[in-house]
Amino acid sequence: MSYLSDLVQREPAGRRLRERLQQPGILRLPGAHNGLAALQAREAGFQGLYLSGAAMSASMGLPDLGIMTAADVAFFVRQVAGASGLPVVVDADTGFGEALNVMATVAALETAGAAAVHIEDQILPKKCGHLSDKRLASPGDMAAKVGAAVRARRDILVIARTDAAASEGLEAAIARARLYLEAGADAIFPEALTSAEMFRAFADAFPGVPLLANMTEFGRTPPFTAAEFESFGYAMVIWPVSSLRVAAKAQEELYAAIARDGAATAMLPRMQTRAELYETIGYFDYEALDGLIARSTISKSRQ
Ligand SMILES: C[C@](O)(C(=O)O)[C@H](CC(=O)O)C(=O)O
Ligand SMILES: [Mg+2]
Repeated sequence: MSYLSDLVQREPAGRRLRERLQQPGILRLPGAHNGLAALQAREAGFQGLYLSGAAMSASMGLPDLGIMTAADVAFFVRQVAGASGLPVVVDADTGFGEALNVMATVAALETAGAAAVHIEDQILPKKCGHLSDKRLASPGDMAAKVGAAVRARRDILVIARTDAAASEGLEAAIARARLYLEAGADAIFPEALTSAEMFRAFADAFPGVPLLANMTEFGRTPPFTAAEFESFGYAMVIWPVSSLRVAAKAQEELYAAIARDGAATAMLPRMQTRAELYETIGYFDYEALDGLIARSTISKSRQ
């Protein structure tokens, strides 16, 4: 399956994600911070992907404070969803504004190919959910944004993220999530829960509601496996920034090597070869497709 054939997806991404969520088993969504990473994740067998605000902004050389725009995010969605053809859950931060901005964001990201977006109840400048001193929108203001998101969507799922557990406690986070579900959210993302007990207690409050767990590294959530999150009652799990972190570390080592040696030779064993890269991006499939189109156009023009 190449990028070009994936562009002609029969069924909208949101519908494909809904169908997958009906099936048993937790949906594992590794972060893919660009089209190439998306192709590699698909090759490894994943059925869906996550597009992280932290990884997109870091790729742009920016901190994750809500500085990027919906148009920036749409650029990433087009490559990740377009290249992989997989349903992509997309981090839309705070929706980049209030009700009307949220509507425009949801419409733009759905058009770009997203299967789901999540919107969080922080105010700007927003922070990584695993940091301290996050400032929250009022539950009513956030519910209004969720309602706006739902009005603007065609098939895309609207996931409401609550960052309230850290500052207001688990019960308040549960109360907020109930309100967001009443406003039309399809799924809930309880952010920065810190123990198995918390994950279970949150899930017990929402039987039948798809819940998303965030397994970010170096955060407040201790390391759990996908199977553990499934046993806690979660339908989706993300590893949001892992691909970016690994790539960033490798890049750091590459630049140090070139600066030190005046050559990249020491890093050759760590590199994907030209052949491997072309295989990943389907280089020769594109060339073959181009040749096929040229031949069929010529033969038609001779008829
Ligand atoms: C999930 C998240 O929103 C993201 O942008 O990937 C971040 C991840 C992180 O910073 O580790 C988050 O706020 O948890
Ligand atoms: Mg984020």
